[in-house]
Order: sequence, then C-alpha cells, then structure tokens
Amino acid sequence: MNLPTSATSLAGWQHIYSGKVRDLFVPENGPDNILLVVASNRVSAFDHVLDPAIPGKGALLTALSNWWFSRIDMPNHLADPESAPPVPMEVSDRAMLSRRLEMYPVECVVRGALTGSGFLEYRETGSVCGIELPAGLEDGDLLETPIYTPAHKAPLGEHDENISYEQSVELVGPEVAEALREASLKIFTAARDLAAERGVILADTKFEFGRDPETGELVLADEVLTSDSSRYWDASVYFDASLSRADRLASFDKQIVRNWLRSNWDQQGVPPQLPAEIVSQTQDRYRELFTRLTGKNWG
Ligand SMILES: Nc1ncnc(-c2cnn(Cc3cccc(F)c3)c2)c1Cl
Repeated sequence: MNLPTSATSLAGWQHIYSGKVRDLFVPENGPDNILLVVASNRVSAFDHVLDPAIPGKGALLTALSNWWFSRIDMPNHLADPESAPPVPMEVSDRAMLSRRLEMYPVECVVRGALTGSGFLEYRETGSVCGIELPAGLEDGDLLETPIYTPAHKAPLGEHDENISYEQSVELVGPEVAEALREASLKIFTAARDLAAERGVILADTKFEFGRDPETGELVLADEVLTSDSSRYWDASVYFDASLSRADRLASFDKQIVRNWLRSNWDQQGVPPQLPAEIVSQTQDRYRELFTRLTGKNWG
C-alpha cells in the first residue's frame, strides 16, 4: 500500500508496518522494547480506504482507547513516556506509546449481537466458531449472553478467519487460550454495560493481547474498544421498530459515509471523494461517540 510519505516518516522513529488506518513505528536508535502505534485520520469502509481523511478521527480514537485502558482492570501495553524517545508533535494526539509485546496470533472477538461474519456463519451452520446458537436469529439480534468467537489474523487486506476455541488452543496452548477467553468476555461485558448506560450498544469488539517478555504476564494491547475495532450502535435507533433492519443496525460512526457511498458509488473501482459535508457530519459522529461514552467534551 503506497502511503503518502508524510504517513510513514517520523523524526527519530522507523516505520515498520502499515495497517489500513494505522502505522507502527519503532525508535530509530532503540530501546527495542518500545513501539509507537499511530492512528491516521483515514476511514475504511467497504474494504476501501476513503478519501479524504476525516480530520480528528485518529485523535478521537486514540483518546477513546486511552479512556478505556484507564477503566479496564488489567495490565495494558501503554509505556511510560520516560522510557522512550519523545513522540513527535505532529502525531502526539493520535499516537500510542507502547511496550513491545509478544503478540498472540488470535483476534479475540466477543459478540453481544449476531451480525457481520458471525451472522453469515450462523446462517450457514447455525453456529459461530463452533458455538451452537438458537434457531431463528436474525441479523443484528442481541444474544442472551456474549460469545467469544476468536479469529486467526489474516494478511493485510484480507478478512480474518473465524476459528473454534479448540483451534485457538492449538495456536496458543490451553492456559493462554483460556486466559484470552476469560479476559475478553470480562472486559466486553463491563464495557457493554457501561455503554448501555450511555444509550450506546456495544455489539461486538476485537481485542488483541500479548505476552510481556519482561514480566511474562498477559497484557491487553493494540487499540481497545474503538469504533474501528468494535461495532457501536445508537440504542434509540436500534430499538426504533419503525426503521428498516439496515437502518437499525447503522454503525454509529461510519453510517453517514456508507449511506452516501451507497447513493453515489456503484461499488466498482475506487470510491468517489467524500464531499465536505459528509466529512463534517462524520467528524461530528466521532465526537458524539467519544462524548457519549466518556462523558467528556472533546477538545
Ligand atoms: N504493544 C505491541 N507490541 C507488539 N506488537 C503490537 C502490534 C502489532 N500489530 N499490531 C496491530 C497493528 C496493525 C497495523 C498497524 C498498527 F498500527 C497496529 C499491534 C503491539 Cl500494539
């Protein structure tokens, strides 16, 4: 993926990896146990990175991750700024200074609602990742209890592959597999309940964990409970029976972009540029989600 040079050059840091909307850097001159996760302002929808970027998105998602990290009672990968080179000003509000972990190759997905790849698998097999579900569920239905549906990380740009819990045991061993499931379900349930108090449905999320080589402990890593790693719905929209199913399952942050693309793009080739009004409305949605969840005003 050719990123604009500005996205991958940072004084004192070496770019090592690009995701669709985030980049990873390591200190140019050590220490080698530090990693910088920089969230871009890019938005991905329909498996395309859209143009233009949404100003402030990276900062809002980084602030949301940091807020959740502060409320989750579990070791996390955030590093002490004293232990690392300074974070360059141009990315400081959208960069996460992290301790480098030995990442587990399991995408720890928890679902409180059945949708996306989980619903597709359910429609084919009546189960998700080997977990049998009641018959007759529709896309977007809330589940009695959240389910842990791990996935195996796919190459960049591909969709992760859903795996069974037993397959996760083969990947990381029984003790770690059990610890990943327990931690994922516990964090999800607490986050879902907090979001619900704010009128927001946390439909599902994807956690990533690693092992801290210095302490051996299980550490919550990467971004956490952002609207890129999770599906958030507005509860008042979700429970509005007058709306179509598609409108009820509108993604809190990306639906404005998706609706505009559906009316202005035939989904062939590269999507058209987003108009300024769509960019502005999307900025508002990111701010609104942050404020609704954290109770803090943005800026
Ligand atoms: N603390 C850590 N230690 C070691 N590795 C990672 C790590 C590796 N990959 N990812 C996800 C990712 C993919 C693409 C771009 C990104 F910025 C981030 C996170 C972390 Cl967070």
